[in-house]
Amino acid sequence: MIYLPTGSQMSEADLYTIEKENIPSRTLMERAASSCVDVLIEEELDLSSTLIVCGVGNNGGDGLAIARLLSEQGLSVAVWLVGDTTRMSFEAKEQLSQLQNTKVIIDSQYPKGFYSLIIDAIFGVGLKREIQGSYKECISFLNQQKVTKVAVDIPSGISSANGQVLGVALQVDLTIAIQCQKLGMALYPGNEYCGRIITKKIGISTLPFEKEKKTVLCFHNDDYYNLLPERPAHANKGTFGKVLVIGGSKGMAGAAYLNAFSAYKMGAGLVRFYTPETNRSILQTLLCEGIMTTYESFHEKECIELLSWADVVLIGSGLGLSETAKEILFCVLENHEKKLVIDGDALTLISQCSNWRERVKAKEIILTPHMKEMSRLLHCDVSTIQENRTEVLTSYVNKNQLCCVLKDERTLVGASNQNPVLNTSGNNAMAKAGSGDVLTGIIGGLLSHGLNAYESGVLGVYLHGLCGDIGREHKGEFGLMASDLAVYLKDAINYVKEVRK
Ligand SMILES: NC(=O)C1=CN([C@@H]2O[C@H](COP(=O)(O)OP(=O)(O)OC[C@H]3O[C@@H](n4cnc5c(N)ncnc54)[C@H](OP(=O)(O)O)[C@@H]3O)[C@@H](O)[C@H]2O)[C@@H](O)CC1
Ligand SMILES: [K+]
Repeated sequence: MIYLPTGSQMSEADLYTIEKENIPSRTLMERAASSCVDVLIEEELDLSSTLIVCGVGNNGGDGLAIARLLSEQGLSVAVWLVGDTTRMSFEAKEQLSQLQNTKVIIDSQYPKGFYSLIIDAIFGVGLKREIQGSYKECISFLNQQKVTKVAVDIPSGISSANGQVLGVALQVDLTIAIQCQKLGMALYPGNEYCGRIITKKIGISTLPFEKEKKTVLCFHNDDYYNLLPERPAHANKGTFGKVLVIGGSKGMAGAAYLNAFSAYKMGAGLVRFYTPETNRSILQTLLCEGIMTTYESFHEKECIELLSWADVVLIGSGLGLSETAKEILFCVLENHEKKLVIDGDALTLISQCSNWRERVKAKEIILTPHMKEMSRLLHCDVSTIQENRTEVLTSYVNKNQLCCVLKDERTLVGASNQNPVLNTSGNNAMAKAGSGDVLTGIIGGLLSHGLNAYESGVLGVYLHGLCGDIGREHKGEFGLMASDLAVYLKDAINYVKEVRK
Protein backbone atom coordinates (compact mmCIF):
# COMPACT_ATOMS: atom_id res chain seq x y z
CA MET A 1 0.00 0.00 0.00
CA ILE A 2 1.24 3.51 -0.71
CA TYR A 3 0.20 6.92 0.60
CA LEU A 4 -0.99 9.56 -1.86
CA PRO A 5 -0.44 12.83 0.03
CA THR A 6 -1.62 16.20 -1.15
CA GLY A 7 1.01 18.87 -1.74
CA SER A 8 0.27 20.45 1.64
CA GLN A 9 0.72 17.14 3.41
CA MET A 10 3.99 16.67 1.52
CA SER A 11 5.21 20.15 2.50
CA GLU A 12 4.45 19.34 6.15
CA ALA A 13 6.47 16.14 5.79
CA ASP A 14 9.38 18.13 4.27
CA LEU A 15 9.29 20.49 7.22
CA TYR A 16 9.06 17.67 9.76
CA THR A 17 12.09 15.97 8.18
CA ILE A 18 14.08 19.21 8.20
CA GLU A 19 13.17 20.24 11.75
CA LYS A 20 12.64 16.97 13.63
CA GLU A 21 15.02 14.67 11.81
CA ASN A 22 17.64 17.39 11.32
CA ILE A 23 18.12 16.78 7.62
CA PRO A 24 18.84 20.19 6.07
CA SER A 25 16.58 21.37 3.28
CA ARG A 26 19.63 21.70 1.07
CA THR A 27 20.52 18.03 1.57
CA LEU A 28 17.00 17.01 0.55
CA MET A 29 17.25 19.17 -2.55
CA GLU A 30 20.60 17.62 -3.50
CA ARG A 31 19.12 14.15 -3.03
CA ALA A 32 16.08 15.10 -5.12
CA ALA A 33 18.27 16.45 -7.92
CA SER A 34 20.67 13.52 -7.98
CA SER A 35 17.72 11.07 -7.97
CA CYS A 36 16.31 12.90 -10.99
CA VAL A 37 19.66 12.70 -12.79
CA ASP A 38 19.81 8.96 -12.01
CA VAL A 39 16.40 8.51 -13.64
CA LEU A 40 17.37 10.53 -16.71
CA ILE A 41 20.40 8.28 -17.17
CA GLU A 42 18.61 5.01 -16.35
CA GLU A 43 15.87 5.89 -18.82
CA GLU A 44 18.54 6.58 -21.46
CA LEU A 45 17.06 9.95 -22.37
CA ASP A 46 18.94 12.08 -24.88
CA LEU A 47 20.92 14.43 -22.64
CA SER A 48 23.00 15.98 -25.43
CA SER A 49 21.32 19.38 -25.01
CA THR A 50 18.95 19.91 -22.11
CA LEU A 51 16.75 22.89 -21.35
CA ILE A 52 15.70 23.16 -17.70
CA VAL A 53 12.85 25.56 -17.05
CA CYS A 54 12.98 26.73 -13.44
CA GLY A 55 10.55 28.65 -11.26
CA VAL A 56 11.56 30.61 -8.18
CA GLY A 57 10.44 28.14 -5.49
CA ASN A 58 12.11 24.93 -4.38
CA ASN A 59 10.90 23.05 -7.45
CA GLY A 60 12.99 25.56 -9.38
CA GLY A 61 15.79 24.89 -6.86
CA ASP A 62 15.65 21.18 -7.78
CA GLY A 63 15.90 22.19 -11.45
CA LEU A 64 18.94 24.42 -10.83
CA ALA A 65 20.67 21.61 -8.92
CA ILE A 66 19.94 19.19 -11.78
CA ALA A 67 21.50 21.73 -14.19
CA ARG A 68 24.71 21.77 -12.13
CA LEU A 69 24.89 17.97 -11.87
CA LEU A 70 24.41 17.50 -15.61
CA SER A 71 26.94 20.19 -16.41
CA GLU A 72 29.47 18.50 -14.09
CA GLN A 73 29.16 15.49 -16.39
CA GLY A 74 30.22 17.64 -19.33
CA LEU A 75 26.70 17.83 -20.78
CA SER A 76 25.28 20.92 -22.46
CA VAL A 77 22.61 22.58 -20.29
CA ALA A 78 20.59 25.80 -20.53
CA VAL A 79 18.34 27.20 -17.82
CA TRP A 80 15.27 29.33 -18.49
CA LEU A 81 14.54 31.10 -15.25
CA VAL A 82 10.89 32.16 -15.18
CA GLY A 83 9.25 34.38 -12.59
CA ASP A 84 10.24 37.16 -10.29
CA THR A 85 13.73 36.32 -9.02
CA THR A 86 13.38 38.80 -6.15
CA ARG A 87 10.90 36.27 -4.70
CA MET A 88 13.26 33.32 -4.98
CA SER A 89 13.31 30.82 -2.13
CA PHE A 90 16.49 30.71 -0.02
CA GLU A 91 17.41 27.24 -1.32
CA ALA A 92 16.82 28.20 -4.97
CA LYS A 93 19.01 31.31 -4.51
CA GLU A 94 21.79 29.12 -3.12
CA GLN A 95 21.50 26.78 -6.08
CA LEU A 96 21.54 29.72 -8.50
CA SER A 97 24.72 31.14 -7.02
CA GLN A 98 26.43 27.74 -7.34
CA LEU A 99 25.53 27.70 -11.03
CA GLN A 100 27.25 31.02 -11.76
CA ASN A 101 30.68 29.37 -12.01
CA THR A 102 29.60 26.68 -14.45
CA LYS A 103 29.13 26.56 -18.21
CA VAL A 104 25.36 26.47 -17.84
CA ILE A 105 23.59 29.20 -19.82
CA ILE A 106 21.09 31.05 -17.61
CA ASP A 107 18.47 33.27 -19.20
CA SER A 108 15.29 34.97 -18.05
CA GLN A 109 13.96 34.65 -21.64
CA TYR A 110 13.68 31.47 -23.68
CA PRO A 111 17.31 30.63 -24.55
CA LYS A 112 16.93 29.92 -28.27
CA GLY A 113 18.46 26.66 -29.42
CA PHE A 114 17.83 23.06 -30.34
CA TYR A 115 17.08 20.93 -27.31
CA SER A 116 16.98 17.17 -26.97
CA LEU A 117 15.12 17.27 -23.65
CA ILE A 118 13.07 19.77 -21.64
CA ILE A 119 12.91 19.48 -17.85
CA ASP A 120 10.01 21.14 -16.09
CA ALA A 121 10.97 22.59 -12.69
CA ILE A 122 8.59 25.56 -12.72
CA PHE A 123 6.07 24.58 -10.06
CA GLY A 124 5.93 21.62 -7.70
CA VAL A 125 3.67 21.07 -4.73
CA GLY A 126 3.76 24.79 -3.92
CA LEU A 127 1.35 25.65 -6.75
CA LYS A 128 -1.94 26.65 -5.22
CA ARG A 129 -3.64 29.17 -7.47
CA GLU A 130 -4.43 29.77 -11.16
CA ILE A 131 -1.43 30.32 -13.40
CA GLN A 132 -1.53 33.57 -15.35
CA GLY A 133 0.63 36.00 -17.33
CA SER A 134 4.18 35.10 -18.29
CA TYR A 135 4.05 31.72 -16.48
CA LYS A 136 1.02 30.80 -18.55
CA GLU A 137 2.69 31.90 -21.78
CA CYS A 138 5.80 29.92 -20.88
CA ILE A 139 3.88 26.68 -20.22
CA SER A 140 1.78 27.10 -23.39
CA PHE A 141 4.97 27.67 -25.37
CA LEU A 142 6.62 24.56 -23.89
CA ASN A 143 3.52 22.49 -24.71
CA GLN A 144 4.07 23.34 -28.38
CA GLN A 145 7.67 22.08 -28.42
CA LYS A 146 7.94 18.60 -29.93
CA VAL A 147 10.66 17.41 -27.57
CA THR A 148 10.65 14.80 -24.79
CA LYS A 149 9.61 16.46 -21.54
CA VAL A 150 10.24 15.39 -17.97
CA ALA A 151 8.60 16.95 -14.92
CA VAL A 152 10.31 17.25 -11.58
CA ASP A 153 7.90 16.10 -8.82
CA ILE A 154 4.65 16.96 -10.66
CA PRO A 155 3.87 18.59 -14.03
CA SER A 156 3.61 22.37 -13.61
CA GLY A 157 -0.02 23.46 -13.55
CA ILE A 158 -1.48 20.33 -11.95
CA SER A 159 -2.90 20.77 -8.49
CA SER A 160 -1.26 18.21 -6.22
CA ALA A 161 -4.40 18.24 -4.07
CA ASN A 162 -7.07 17.38 -6.63
CA GLY A 163 -5.53 16.80 -10.05
CA GLN A 164 -7.21 19.85 -11.58
CA VAL A 165 -5.47 22.01 -14.19
CA LEU A 166 -4.86 25.42 -12.62
CA GLY A 167 -5.21 27.58 -15.73
CA VAL A 168 -2.71 25.69 -17.86
CA ALA A 169 -0.56 22.58 -17.36
CA LEU A 170 2.46 21.03 -19.00
CA GLN A 171 1.93 17.71 -20.74
CA VAL A 172 5.04 15.61 -20.10
CA ASP A 173 6.30 12.16 -21.04
CA LEU A 174 7.75 11.27 -17.67
CA THR A 175 7.26 12.57 -14.13
CA ILE A 176 9.81 11.92 -11.40
CA ALA A 177 7.85 12.02 -8.15
CA ILE A 178 10.00 13.02 -5.20
CA GLN A 179 9.45 10.59 -2.28
CA CYS A 180 5.78 9.89 -3.07
CA GLN A 181 3.30 10.18 -5.86
CA LYS A 182 0.92 13.02 -4.96
CA LEU A 183 -2.84 12.61 -4.91
CA GLY A 184 -3.30 14.99 -7.85
CA MET A 185 -1.16 12.74 -10.03
CA ALA A 186 -3.45 9.76 -9.50
CA LEU A 187 -6.66 11.71 -10.10
CA TYR A 188 -7.88 12.90 -13.50
CA PRO A 189 -7.11 15.02 -15.42
CA GLY A 190 -3.74 15.32 -13.59
CA ASN A 191 -2.84 11.71 -14.28
CA GLU A 192 -3.03 12.22 -18.04
CA TYR A 193 -0.46 15.04 -17.88
CA CYS A 194 2.14 12.97 -16.02
CA GLY A 195 3.11 10.44 -18.66
CA ARG A 196 4.97 7.60 -16.96
CA ILE A 197 5.57 8.12 -13.26
CA ILE A 198 8.75 7.06 -11.48
CA THR A 199 8.94 7.61 -7.74
CA LYS A 200 12.27 8.24 -6.04
CA LYS A 201 12.55 8.12 -2.27
CA ILE A 202 14.91 10.71 -0.79
CA GLY A 203 14.46 10.10 2.93
CA ILE A 204 11.56 12.47 3.65
CA SER A 205 9.73 11.19 6.71
CA THR A 206 6.15 10.24 5.88
CA LEU A 207 5.21 9.91 9.57
CA PRO A 208 3.22 13.16 9.67
CA PHE A 209 0.70 12.01 7.11
CA GLU A 210 0.82 8.32 8.02
CA LYS A 211 -0.71 9.30 11.34
CA GLU A 212 -3.60 11.07 9.65
CA LYS A 213 -6.70 9.04 8.87
CA LYS A 214 -7.53 11.43 6.07
CA THR A 215 -4.47 10.61 3.95
CA VAL A 216 -5.50 8.76 0.81
CA LEU A 217 -4.14 5.26 0.25
CA CYS A 218 -3.59 3.30 -2.91
CA PHE A 219 -3.59 -0.48 -2.37
CA HIS A 220 -1.26 -2.97 -4.02
CA ASN A 221 -2.33 -6.36 -5.26
CA ASP A 222 -1.22 -8.01 -1.99
CA ASP A 223 -3.47 -5.72 0.03
CA TYR A 224 -6.41 -6.79 -2.13
CA TYR A 225 -5.38 -10.44 -1.95
CA ASN A 226 -5.48 -10.25 1.84
CA LEU A 227 -9.09 -9.05 1.66
CA LEU A 228 -10.33 -11.88 -0.59
CA PRO A 229 -12.89 -13.93 1.36
CA GLU A 230 -12.24 -17.58 2.11
CA ARG A 231 -14.49 -20.29 0.69
CA PRO A 232 -14.38 -23.09 3.28
CA ALA A 233 -14.74 -26.65 1.95
CA HIS A 234 -17.49 -27.41 4.47
CA ALA A 235 -20.06 -25.09 3.01
CA ASN A 236 -23.66 -24.93 1.92
CA LYS A 237 -25.60 -22.16 0.26
CA GLY A 238 -26.29 -20.58 3.66
CA THR A 239 -22.55 -20.26 4.35
CA PHE A 240 -22.09 -17.54 1.76
CA GLY A 241 -25.01 -15.42 2.78
CA LYS A 242 -28.43 -14.35 1.63
CA VAL A 243 -28.73 -11.22 -0.45
CA LEU A 244 -32.02 -9.39 -0.94
CA VAL A 245 -32.15 -7.17 -4.04
CA ILE A 246 -34.78 -4.45 -3.83
CA GLY A 247 -34.76 -2.64 -7.13
CA GLY A 248 -35.96 -2.47 -10.70
CA SER A 249 -39.12 -0.42 -11.25
CA LYS A 250 -41.25 -0.89 -14.40
CA GLY A 251 -38.89 -0.70 -17.38
CA MET A 252 -35.81 -0.97 -15.15
CA ALA A 253 -35.78 -4.71 -14.44
CA GLY A 254 -32.23 -4.88 -15.82
CA ALA A 255 -30.84 -2.94 -12.86
CA ALA A 256 -32.14 -5.52 -10.39
CA TYR A 257 -30.92 -8.32 -12.66
CA LEU A 258 -27.38 -6.89 -12.75
CA ASN A 259 -27.35 -6.54 -8.94
CA ALA A 260 -28.44 -10.14 -8.47
CA PHE A 261 -26.36 -11.68 -11.25
CA SER A 262 -23.21 -9.94 -9.97
CA ALA A 263 -23.87 -10.92 -6.36
CA TYR A 264 -24.16 -14.55 -7.49
CA LYS A 265 -21.03 -14.26 -9.62
CA MET A 266 -19.25 -12.87 -6.54
CA GLY A 267 -20.22 -16.06 -4.78
CA ALA A 268 -23.31 -15.17 -2.71
CA GLY A 269 -25.21 -18.29 -1.62
CA LEU A 270 -28.79 -17.13 -2.19
CA VAL A 271 -30.16 -14.08 -3.95
CA ARG A 272 -33.79 -13.01 -3.79
CA PHE A 273 -35.55 -10.27 -5.72
CA TYR A 274 -38.12 -8.00 -4.15
CA THR A 275 -39.43 -6.17 -7.18
CA PRO A 276 -42.67 -4.98 -8.84
CA GLU A 277 -44.93 -7.76 -10.19
CA THR A 278 -44.35 -6.50 -13.77
CA ASN A 279 -40.72 -7.67 -13.53
CA ARG A 280 -41.56 -11.23 -12.51
CA SER A 281 -41.32 -13.06 -15.82
CA ILE A 282 -38.45 -10.91 -17.13
CA LEU A 283 -36.26 -11.55 -14.10
CA GLN A 284 -37.15 -15.21 -13.78
CA THR A 285 -36.24 -15.70 -17.43
CA LEU A 286 -33.00 -13.78 -17.09
CA LEU A 287 -31.91 -15.38 -13.82
CA CYS A 288 -33.59 -18.66 -12.96
CA GLU A 289 -31.41 -18.94 -9.83
CA GLY A 290 -32.99 -15.82 -8.33
CA ILE A 291 -35.74 -16.36 -5.75
CA MET A 292 -38.69 -14.07 -6.43
CA THR A 293 -41.07 -12.08 -4.28
CA THR A 294 -43.01 -9.33 -6.02
CA TYR A 295 -45.12 -6.39 -4.91
CA GLU A 296 -47.78 -4.15 -6.42
CA SER A 297 -48.00 -1.87 -3.41
CA PHE A 298 -46.30 -1.53 -0.04
CA HIS A 299 -46.97 -4.30 2.51
CA GLU A 300 -45.09 -3.69 5.72
CA LYS A 301 -45.42 -7.22 7.11
CA GLU A 302 -44.17 -8.84 3.89
CA CYS A 303 -41.26 -6.43 3.69
CA ILE A 304 -40.22 -7.01 7.31
CA GLU A 305 -40.39 -10.79 6.84
CA LEU A 306 -38.06 -10.56 3.86
CA LEU A 307 -35.64 -8.42 5.84
CA SER A 308 -35.45 -11.02 8.58
CA TRP A 309 -34.44 -13.55 5.88
CA ALA A 310 -31.65 -11.41 4.43
CA ASP A 311 -28.06 -11.00 5.60
CA VAL A 312 -27.46 -8.23 3.08
CA VAL A 313 -29.95 -5.86 1.47
CA LEU A 314 -29.14 -4.01 -1.75
CA ILE A 315 -31.68 -1.28 -2.32
CA GLY A 316 -32.07 1.38 -4.99
CA SER A 317 -30.77 0.23 -8.39
CA GLY A 318 -33.53 1.20 -10.83
CA LEU A 319 -35.96 1.39 -7.89
CA GLY A 320 -37.65 4.58 -9.10
CA LEU A 321 -38.91 7.46 -6.99
CA SER A 322 -42.53 6.39 -6.52
CA GLU A 323 -44.43 6.58 -3.24
CA THR A 324 -44.25 2.78 -2.96
CA ALA A 325 -40.48 2.84 -3.53
CA LYS A 326 -40.18 5.41 -0.75
CA GLU A 327 -42.33 3.40 1.67
CA ILE A 328 -40.28 0.26 1.04
CA LEU A 329 -37.02 2.19 1.43
CA PHE A 330 -37.96 3.65 4.79
CA CYS A 331 -39.27 0.29 5.98
CA VAL A 332 -35.84 -1.16 5.12
CA LEU A 333 -33.99 1.70 6.83
CA GLU A 334 -36.06 1.35 10.00
CA ASN A 335 -36.10 -2.44 10.23
CA HIS A 336 -33.09 -4.07 8.60
CA GLU A 337 -30.46 -4.68 11.25
CA LYS A 338 -27.65 -6.32 9.28
CA LYS A 339 -25.79 -5.07 6.21
CA LEU A 340 -27.24 -2.52 3.84
CA VAL A 341 -26.12 -1.09 0.49
CA ILE A 342 -27.95 2.04 -0.67
CA ASP A 343 -27.61 2.76 -4.40
CA GLY A 344 -29.18 4.73 -7.27
CA ASP A 345 -32.71 6.01 -6.71
CA ALA A 346 -32.59 5.15 -3.01
CA LEU A 347 -29.78 7.71 -2.68
CA THR A 348 -31.96 10.35 -4.30
CA LEU A 349 -34.82 9.45 -1.95
CA ILE A 350 -32.70 9.70 1.19
CA SER A 351 -31.24 13.00 0.02
CA GLN A 352 -34.78 14.40 0.21
CA CYS A 353 -35.13 13.41 3.88
CA SER A 354 -33.08 15.38 6.41
CA ASN A 355 -33.22 12.78 9.20
CA TRP A 356 -32.74 9.61 7.14
CA ARG A 357 -29.54 8.63 8.96
CA GLU A 358 -31.20 8.64 12.38
CA ARG A 359 -33.76 6.18 11.05
CA VAL A 360 -31.25 3.55 9.88
CA LYS A 361 -30.95 0.38 11.99
CA ALA A 362 -28.39 -1.51 9.88
CA LYS A 363 -25.05 -2.20 11.58
CA GLU A 364 -23.08 -1.81 8.35
CA ILE A 365 -24.07 0.76 5.75
CA ILE A 366 -22.55 1.42 2.33
CA LEU A 367 -23.66 4.24 0.06
CA THR A 368 -22.57 4.03 -3.59
CA PRO A 369 -23.19 7.50 -5.07
CA HIS A 370 -21.72 8.83 -8.29
CA MET A 371 -20.75 12.51 -8.24
CA LYS A 372 -24.24 13.77 -9.08
CA GLU A 373 -25.87 11.62 -6.39
CA MET A 374 -23.24 12.76 -3.88
CA SER A 375 -24.03 16.37 -4.76
CA ARG A 376 -27.70 15.66 -3.97
CA LEU A 377 -26.79 14.08 -0.65
CA LEU A 378 -24.67 17.07 0.27
CA HIS A 379 -26.83 19.73 -1.40
CA CYS A 380 -23.84 21.25 -3.17
CA ASP A 381 -22.56 21.27 -6.73
CA VAL A 382 -20.45 18.57 -8.34
CA SER A 383 -17.39 20.80 -8.84
CA THR A 384 -17.18 21.51 -5.09
CA ILE A 385 -16.93 17.76 -4.49
CA GLN A 386 -14.48 17.15 -7.32
CA GLU A 387 -12.16 19.85 -6.05
CA ASN A 388 -12.16 18.65 -2.43
CA ARG A 389 -13.19 15.02 -2.70
CA THR A 390 -11.05 13.70 0.14
CA GLU A 391 -12.14 16.31 2.67
CA VAL A 392 -15.78 16.06 1.58
CA LEU A 393 -15.81 12.27 1.74
CA THR A 394 -13.93 11.95 5.03
CA SER A 395 -16.11 14.45 6.81
CA TYR A 396 -19.30 12.83 5.42
CA VAL A 397 -18.41 9.27 6.45
CA ASN A 398 -17.24 10.34 9.89
CA LYS A 399 -20.31 12.45 10.52
CA ASN A 400 -22.66 9.67 9.39
CA GLN A 401 -20.62 6.67 10.58
CA LEU A 402 -20.84 4.68 7.38
CA CYS A 403 -18.90 3.64 4.29
CA CYS A 404 -19.25 5.61 1.08
CA VAL A 405 -18.08 4.54 -2.37
CA LEU A 406 -17.75 7.80 -4.28
CA LYS A 407 -17.86 6.69 -7.91
CA ASP A 408 -15.88 8.54 -10.56
CA GLU A 409 -13.17 7.82 -13.14
CA ARG A 410 -11.11 7.21 -10.02
CA THR A 411 -13.42 5.92 -7.32
CA LEU A 412 -12.62 6.84 -3.74
CA VAL A 413 -13.83 4.64 -0.88
CA GLY A 414 -14.16 6.20 2.56
CA ALA A 415 -15.37 4.85 5.90
CA SER A 416 -15.51 6.28 9.39
CA ASN A 417 -12.10 6.17 11.11
CA GLN A 418 -10.40 4.66 8.06
CA ASN A 419 -8.09 6.13 5.42
CA PRO A 420 -9.83 6.73 2.10
CA VAL A 421 -8.66 4.35 -0.62
CA LEU A 422 -8.31 5.50 -4.22
CA ASN A 423 -8.94 2.83 -6.84
CA THR A 424 -6.83 2.79 -9.97
CA SER A 425 -8.27 -0.20 -11.85
CA GLY A 426 -10.89 0.26 -14.57
CA ASN A 427 -11.21 2.25 -17.79
CA ASN A 428 -13.56 4.25 -19.99
CA ALA A 429 -15.10 1.14 -21.59
CA MET A 430 -17.01 0.81 -18.29
CA ALA A 431 -18.74 4.17 -18.71
CA LYS A 432 -22.02 2.54 -19.68
CA ALA A 433 -25.50 1.94 -18.31
CA GLY A 434 -25.61 -0.78 -15.68
CA SER A 435 -21.95 -0.62 -14.69
CA GLY A 436 -22.83 0.76 -11.24
CA ASP A 437 -25.51 -1.92 -10.74
CA VAL A 438 -22.82 -4.56 -11.24
CA LEU A 439 -20.62 -2.87 -8.64
CA THR A 440 -23.48 -2.87 -6.13
CA GLY A 441 -23.96 -6.60 -6.73
CA ILE A 442 -20.24 -7.34 -6.30
CA ILE A 443 -20.17 -5.40 -3.04
CA GLY A 444 -23.27 -7.30 -1.92
CA GLY A 445 -21.56 -10.61 -2.67
CA LEU A 446 -18.51 -9.60 -0.63
CA LEU A 447 -20.61 -8.42 2.30
CA SER A 448 -22.46 -11.73 2.25
CA HIS A 449 -19.12 -13.54 2.70
CA GLY A 450 -18.59 -11.70 5.98
CA LEU A 451 -16.37 -8.81 4.90
CA ASN A 452 -17.15 -5.52 6.60
CA ALA A 453 -18.41 -2.47 4.73
CA TYR A 454 -15.01 -0.83 4.20
CA GLU A 455 -13.36 -4.07 3.04
CA SER A 456 -16.25 -4.87 0.70
CA GLY A 457 -16.24 -1.37 -0.75
CA VAL A 458 -12.48 -1.27 -1.30
CA LEU A 459 -12.17 -4.78 -2.74
CA GLY A 460 -15.44 -4.56 -4.68
CA VAL A 461 -14.40 -1.40 -6.50
CA TYR A 462 -11.01 -2.89 -7.38
CA LEU A 463 -12.46 -6.16 -8.71
CA HIS A 464 -15.10 -4.24 -10.68
CA GLY A 465 -12.35 -2.17 -12.31
CA LEU A 466 -10.29 -5.27 -13.05
CA CYS A 467 -13.35 -6.84 -14.71
CA GLY A 468 -13.42 -3.72 -16.90
CA ASP A 469 -9.72 -4.00 -17.73
CA ILE A 470 -9.99 -7.70 -18.58
CA GLY A 471 -13.32 -7.14 -20.34
CA ARG A 472 -11.87 -4.42 -22.56
CA GLU A 473 -9.23 -6.86 -23.78
CA HIS A 474 -11.92 -9.30 -24.88
CA LYS A 475 -14.85 -7.12 -25.92
CA GLY A 476 -13.11 -3.91 -26.87
CA GLU A 477 -13.31 -0.32 -25.73
CA PHE A 478 -16.64 0.25 -27.48
CA GLY A 479 -18.42 -3.08 -27.10
CA LEU A 480 -18.00 -3.96 -23.44
CA MET A 481 -21.40 -4.26 -21.72
CA ALA A 482 -22.21 -4.02 -18.02
CA SER A 483 -23.37 -7.65 -17.93
CA ASP A 484 -19.98 -8.71 -19.35
CA LEU A 485 -18.26 -7.21 -16.32
CA ALA A 486 -19.74 -9.73 -13.91
CA VAL A 487 -18.76 -12.59 -16.23
CA TYR A 488 -15.11 -11.56 -15.90
CA LEU A 489 -15.21 -11.66 -12.09
CA LYS A 490 -13.65 -15.10 -12.06
CA ASP A 491 -10.72 -13.80 -14.14
CA ALA A 492 -10.39 -10.74 -11.90
CA ILE A 493 -10.24 -12.90 -8.78
CA ASN A 494 -7.76 -15.27 -10.45
CA TYR A 495 -5.63 -12.28 -11.44
CA VAL A 496 -5.42 -11.13 -7.81
CA LYS A 497 -4.40 -14.67 -6.77
CA GLU A 498 -1.92 -15.15 -9.62
CA VAL A 499 -0.10 -11.83 -9.12
CA ARG A 500 0.30 -12.79 -5.47
CA LYS A 501 2.17 -15.96 -6.48
N1 LIG B 1 13.41 21.23 1.12
C1 LIG B 1 12.22 21.04 0.59
O1 LIG B 1 11.23 21.61 1.03
C2 LIG B 1 12.18 20.19 -0.60
C3 LIG B 1 11.39 20.54 -1.69
N2 LIG B 1 11.45 19.86 -2.84
C4 LIG B 1 10.93 20.43 -4.07
O2 LIG B 1 10.31 21.66 -3.81
C5 LIG B 1 9.00 21.68 -4.30
C6 LIG B 1 8.14 22.50 -3.43
O3 LIG B 1 8.74 23.73 -3.32
P1 LIG B 1 7.93 25.04 -2.85
O4 LIG B 1 7.17 24.70 -1.64
O5 LIG B 1 8.91 26.12 -2.76
O6 LIG B 1 6.90 25.25 -4.00
P2 LIG B 1 7.05 25.39 -5.59
O7 LIG B 1 6.23 24.30 -6.17
O8 LIG B 1 8.44 25.47 -6.01
O9 LIG B 1 6.30 26.74 -5.92
C7 LIG B 1 6.35 27.82 -5.06
C8 LIG B 1 6.64 29.09 -5.83
O10 LIG B 1 5.68 29.25 -6.84
C9 LIG B 1 4.97 30.47 -6.64
N3 LIG B 1 3.61 30.25 -7.10
C10 LIG B 1 2.73 29.34 -6.64
N4 LIG B 1 1.61 29.37 -7.39
C11 LIG B 1 1.80 30.31 -8.35
C12 LIG B 1 1.01 30.79 -9.42
N5 LIG B 1 -0.19 30.28 -9.71
N6 LIG B 1 1.50 31.76 -10.19
C13 LIG B 1 2.72 32.27 -9.94
N7 LIG B 1 3.51 31.86 -8.93
C14 LIG B 1 3.05 30.89 -8.15
C15 LIG B 1 5.11 30.79 -5.21
O11 LIG B 1 4.96 32.17 -5.07
P3 LIG B 1 4.16 32.80 -3.82
O12 LIG B 1 2.93 31.95 -3.63
O13 LIG B 1 5.09 32.68 -2.71
O14 LIG B 1 3.86 34.16 -4.26
C16 LIG B 1 6.53 30.29 -4.95
O15 LIG B 1 7.47 31.23 -5.42
C17 LIG B 1 8.60 20.25 -4.40
O16 LIG B 1 7.60 20.03 -5.34
C18 LIG B 1 9.90 19.58 -4.75
O17 LIG B 1 10.12 19.68 -6.15
C19 LIG B 1 12.26 18.66 -2.95
O18 LIG B 1 13.46 19.07 -3.47
C20 LIG B 1 12.50 18.04 -1.63
C21 LIG B 1 13.00 18.98 -0.62
K1 LIG C 1 7.38 20.60 -12.04
